[in-house]
Amino acid sequence: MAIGFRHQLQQQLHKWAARAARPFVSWTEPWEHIDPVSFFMQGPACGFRERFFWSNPSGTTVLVGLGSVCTLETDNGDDRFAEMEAKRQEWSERVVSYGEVHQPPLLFGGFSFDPHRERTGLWSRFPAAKLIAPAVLLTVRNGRAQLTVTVPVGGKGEREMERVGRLLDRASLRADAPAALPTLVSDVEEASDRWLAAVREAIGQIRAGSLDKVVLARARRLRFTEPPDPAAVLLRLREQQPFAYLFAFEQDGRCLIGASPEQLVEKAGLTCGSVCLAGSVRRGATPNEDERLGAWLQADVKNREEHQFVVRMIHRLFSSVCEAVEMPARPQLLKLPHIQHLCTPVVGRGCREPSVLRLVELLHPTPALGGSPRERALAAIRSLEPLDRGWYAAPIGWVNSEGDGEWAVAIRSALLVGNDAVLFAGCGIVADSDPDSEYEETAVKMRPMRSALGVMDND
Ligand SMILES: C=C(O[C@H]1C=CC=C(C(=O)O)[C@@H]1O)C(=O)O
Repeated sequence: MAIGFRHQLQQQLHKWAARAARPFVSWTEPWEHIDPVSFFMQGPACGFRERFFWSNPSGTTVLVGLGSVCTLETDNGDDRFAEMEAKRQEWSERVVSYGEVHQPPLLFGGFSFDPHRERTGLWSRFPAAKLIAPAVLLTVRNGRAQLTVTVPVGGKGEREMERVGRLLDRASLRADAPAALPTLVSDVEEASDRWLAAVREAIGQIRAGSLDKVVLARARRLRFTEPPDPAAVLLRLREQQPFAYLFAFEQDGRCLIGASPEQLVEKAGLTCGSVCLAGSVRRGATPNEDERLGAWLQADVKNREEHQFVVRMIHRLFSSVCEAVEMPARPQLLKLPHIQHLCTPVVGRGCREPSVLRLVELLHPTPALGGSPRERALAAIRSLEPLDRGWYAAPIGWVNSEGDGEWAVAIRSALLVGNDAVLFAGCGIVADSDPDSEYEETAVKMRPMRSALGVMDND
């Protein structure tokens, strides 16, 4: 199959080189089923420096992108969404698609949480916005796999094909197992006292009336004997965190990886959706305790208030761009392995926005990640939070040439850099928050990543 595919693609390349109508050609064929994580693993050995992994909570859409034939990026903090949308449209006009299966060209990537916050070395290579057109894309929808190869027309395309050829040969072998997870050497948090002081300060500001809610995050650095292999981490996340978006975005050995329960937005034609997630409590040790904690969460005034800020904002925004908006009257419970959340799914019909990137712009950051009112919460985060969030808590996902796509928020995540994994977690602070309980809540939110990295906590 790989040989036939390669041959057809090469012929197509020559045809297009002769016509030179568009600078990129993309070819999609049905593909034999391969474990997406195994496919992801082949990237570095074939010389691809960029890797992207995406799986939606139901596992009905899995995307694995390797390499980059075109990278769109900006550090223009003020207009980054509009600029990326313009670049996306331009890109769509530059590529022509062929093959047995219709696959609109797709870009994957992310945005930083706050482009106006100074970037530290930790997040170098993660600009205010970045979208990548992968050289090879494995798509598995409802269990059916297809492969898309995109190459530049002309001599560069021939060279790119060499790399793609190596991948196609290797991908059919599927022999490798991911490296075992390395041993933990140290587990350090530099600013936990400062974080608690920031929470106290935020509560004071909220009680004084200068804002209603702010989400404050903290980070913890785990050091290992060797670099953790993102594929090994993905395999564990897939096993341990069903019902989450699994994501990994890697470039030049730095990988943002996680299992996020929170959809920011999706758009398919005229329908769009988002999930409001805010308000949390741990899982119970027994079914009875778990049910009691869930019932408490649904009735708790502080958590309901924290949740309603998100619901009101998303409902208002969807109402401004859709013909009709649907959502349940009361928040539901989303039960994850370590934590349960108040959850309200929102659906918009007759969406007037042509691109999901515009919806990302309108929604980011929701009060589940920033606070309320938005600008004051962002100012409070800038002045109080002792860390550079980078892409943590920010939009991560994909968009295609038709403007459709799906985006999650990059929470329950870690940045893998060399032998280190930097873990992030935040929580919504409102007037009645208690700093120690909020600290404990962020510890619970870090557990999925700790466990995926093989770090066993006793509690
Ligand atoms: C900011 C995070 O979680 C958000 C999402 C769900 C519930 C949240 C909460 O209850 O505070 C947070 O708003 C995080 O996990 O880092």
